[in-house]
Amino acid sequence: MVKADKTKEKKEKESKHKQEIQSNEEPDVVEEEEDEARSFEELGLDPRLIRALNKKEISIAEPTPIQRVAIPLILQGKDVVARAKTGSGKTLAYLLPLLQKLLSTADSSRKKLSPSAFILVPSGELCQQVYKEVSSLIDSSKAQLKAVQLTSNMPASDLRNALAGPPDILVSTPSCVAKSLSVGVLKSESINDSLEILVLDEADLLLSFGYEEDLKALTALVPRRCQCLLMSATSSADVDKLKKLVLHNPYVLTLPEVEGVKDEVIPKNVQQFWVSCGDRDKLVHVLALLKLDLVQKKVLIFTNAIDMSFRLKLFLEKFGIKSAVLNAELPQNSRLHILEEFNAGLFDYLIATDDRETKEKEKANEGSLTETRKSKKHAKQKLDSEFGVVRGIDFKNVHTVINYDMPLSAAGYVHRIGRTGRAYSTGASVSLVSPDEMEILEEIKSFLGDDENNESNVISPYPLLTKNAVESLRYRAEDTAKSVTKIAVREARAQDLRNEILNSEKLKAHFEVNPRDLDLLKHDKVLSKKPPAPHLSDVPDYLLDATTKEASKMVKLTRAAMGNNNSARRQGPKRNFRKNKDPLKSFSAEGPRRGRKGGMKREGKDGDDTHKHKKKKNL
Ligand SMILES: Nc1ncnc2c1ncn2[C@@H]1O[C@H](COP(=O)(O)OP(=O)(O)OP(=O)(O)O)[C@@H](O)[C@H]1O
Repeated sequence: MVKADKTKEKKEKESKHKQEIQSNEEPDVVEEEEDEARSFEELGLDPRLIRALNKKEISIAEPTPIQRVAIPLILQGKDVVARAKTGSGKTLAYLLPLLQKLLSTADSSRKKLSPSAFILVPSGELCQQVYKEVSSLIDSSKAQLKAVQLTSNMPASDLRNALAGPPDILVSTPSCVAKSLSVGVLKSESINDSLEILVLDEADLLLSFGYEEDLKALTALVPRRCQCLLMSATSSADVDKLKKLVLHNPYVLTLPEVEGVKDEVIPKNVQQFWVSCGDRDKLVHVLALLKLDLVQKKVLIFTNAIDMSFRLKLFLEKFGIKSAVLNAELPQNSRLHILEEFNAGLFDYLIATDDRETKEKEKANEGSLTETRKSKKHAKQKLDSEFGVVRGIDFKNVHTVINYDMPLSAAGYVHRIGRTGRAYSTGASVSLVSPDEMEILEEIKSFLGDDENNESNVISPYPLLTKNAVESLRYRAEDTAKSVTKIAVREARAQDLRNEILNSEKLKAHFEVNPRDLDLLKHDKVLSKKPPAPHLSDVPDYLLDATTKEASKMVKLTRAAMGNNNSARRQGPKRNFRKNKDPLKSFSAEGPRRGRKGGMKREGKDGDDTHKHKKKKNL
């Protein structure tokens, strides 16, 4: 068995080797070096940048596959389209060579009137994330470069101040660049004169976020000599459209993994599961997963509507489970702070509303009733159109993603699941699927190429959640669910918004001075008016059957072995975690299985979530 696995692994390795570079449109053949263990030095990266990578909180020692391929091409000045899985390190794949190129021209005496590099991303959250990454690289490498971020909520005076100088690198959204052009703080002629590198990150999302017109206006100003890079996690008609719009005869890099098998889009180190349950039963199912410790923390739960996320939060609170909510209604400072706290491990459960697709669908159906239109207009005004928590955000140490509601498309699923299993860490997803959502589950399965030969694309029934476990909590859950009324949900939502608006200004002022002071405002405060009944906090022993006890014991053991104690400043995983301790790989509610469909036979390569210094083939 072990030998067979090794042979398979070797074959995969060889075939990946051959396929790693696919230059579909570029006539030149790109030869990959034989030694695929090429280091950053061997890729030609500037020692200052390598030192900056070493200085990171989690030191980065070796390039990921997409970085190995993309960095040399970008350094050579090629236009590149890079498609690689979520969490595969695409950001550094373009940032490192971009910085290196700017470092080499930084001393040039030519006075520029506009930034040399534009990095455009679809959401405010991503803008902040990329800006932080680029700023930390600049600081650690002591490079004489300046980066700024522009967001749509900045007044024209702040935009002007930020662009004074000008900075070398601008990180922003397309609509904010359009705004800067329209208020005259960016000038068409200076862009045309100064722009050397244009990056469109999360390119598969830029058009769906409604930026097409803004991008068209900008690309008309991009000079022919400008190097253009396009990064995406999935391929789509939108990516093709953008490719045609901005790139000139680019190198197209994709990282398929196994010859003859449909491209993998979900990282191999993420195990995907589903649970069949009626809509009304979803609360009790999620309660069983969390309360009985049947999934590993931290947990990111997706809903499709803001009200649903508050209903879930209030419901869980009654059982002593504290969570925070994240949605487009909240002020941007609060959203960024919630993400920071969650990433730092200040709370374990985050309920994020991913309603972009629902909104898009609604928009497509718009026009039927004036009344409906009015109310939708009202709703849209309140929500931040640049909110995109699902897309591209680098969540740290999320071990489980739960789809409380199923996404409306396969691409939406890929992006949600991609919030776990980042870089070399392991993760799992559990989708709660109602009969109405079976169709989308099938669509997702066929998109992923769910078949016996392609382990990483299989979505299996979740083995750790048994019927008994659910039934043991049903009475309490149904009784409690009744107390979470529509009015309670509405009040909690309004209260949360009020709190966060008040917090938002405080946050802004405070974090400018104390960027690391995360404890100041916790976002997982209890919103229920009545305090939770004490007897609901504990699940009495007699309610649990032996199988569930065993399963939850194993999940806890695994967490302890992985060093995932979710303390505010996690020191990283313990190194001796063994693969066979992962209950998803070794546990069966129905006894040992032979086939792999039950989800027990999938063997991710990662025994732990250590991701430094360790060379892994698949991301
Ligand atoms: N060479 C590396 N070694 C170890 N970790 C890395 C390496 N490169 C990047 N990472 C880490 O991997 C994580 C994911 O990287 P990144 O956010 O760039 O992924 P991505 O491919 O852009 O994902 P998505 O498509 O979801 O946006 C980050 O925490 C990053 O610091």
